[in-house]
Amino acid sequence: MALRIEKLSKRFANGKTALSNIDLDIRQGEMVALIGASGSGKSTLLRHVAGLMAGDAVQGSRIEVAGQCVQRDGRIQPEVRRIRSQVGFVFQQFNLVDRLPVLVNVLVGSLHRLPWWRGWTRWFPAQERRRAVEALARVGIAECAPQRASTLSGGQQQRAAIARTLVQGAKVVLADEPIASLDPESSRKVMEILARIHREDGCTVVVSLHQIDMALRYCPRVVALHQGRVVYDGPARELTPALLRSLYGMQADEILNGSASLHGAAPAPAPVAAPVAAWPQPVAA
Ligand SMILES: Nc1ncnc2c1ncn2[C@@H]1O[C@H](COP(=O)(O)OP(=O)(O)OP(=O)(O)O)[C@@H](O)[C@H]1O
Repeated sequence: MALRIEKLSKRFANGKTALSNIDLDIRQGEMVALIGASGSGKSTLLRHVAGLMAGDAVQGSRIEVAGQCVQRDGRIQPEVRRIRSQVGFVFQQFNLVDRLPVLVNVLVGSLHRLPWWRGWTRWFPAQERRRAVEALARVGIAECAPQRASTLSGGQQQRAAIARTLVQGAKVVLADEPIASLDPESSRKVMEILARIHREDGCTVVVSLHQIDMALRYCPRVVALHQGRVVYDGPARELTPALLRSLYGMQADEILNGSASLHGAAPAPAPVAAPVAAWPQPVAA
């Protein structure tokens, strides 16, 4: 199992319950969309999986990534740093070091295999540099390698962030709203690259998205969160607008309209019961 979550709950110090008793299994090689309206708990869930946040101290609660325990009973495990080095993270805000060349940003993915002084001196072995150049070529921005990260467009920066996970050799990639700040064309490219590394490298990809159409187009499986609970977990093709409305009520508009605006169209009320065939079909894995 690439990802196993059992009995995960999270109540913040301010009393806000962000996650309620989440159970979720994701097999190696799946591509899964995590959807939900703003505040439904998507980022909080991914942060827990990354071991960046400890869940509530619930007896028997547990998160495992690639068979290794990240946290148990609300306690992050000591080996989390090592586990984290095997998981690729892609964030909405790219998380590149602006002033460093794109190539060096991508090479950061190799640091977990190298002695500490390599990062300090930025003196990377030729084999790792080659790997980084290849990764940049795979995401279509090889020519940007020497440029400072700050000179890249948002879409190019996100592709560089994905190249970093390729160099890392991550078998599990967690992407938290990776296209939320991108234009439609860049969004499509980023989703296609994620789908490709899933398909070609057998990576498990979990991607949180606001845009339901992107989820349906690229992810065979959708997990929908609402107020910190899993309200749907199943095939993307069965998630109709009518079902979304029954799950989310008024908040369904946010998810449905997010998709309309993504295509540059004015947000329009979604059909109450569009036939499944009217929805974009997920690409074959
Ligand atoms: N550090 C925190 N302290 C208190 N409440 C928090 C904290 N982080 C998140 N929350 C609350 O937890 C809930 C879930 O937030 P989260 O960011 O996970 O949602 P989301 O689905 O990722 O939303 P968005 O799509 O807007 O990013 C929200 O109500 C949010 O206000």
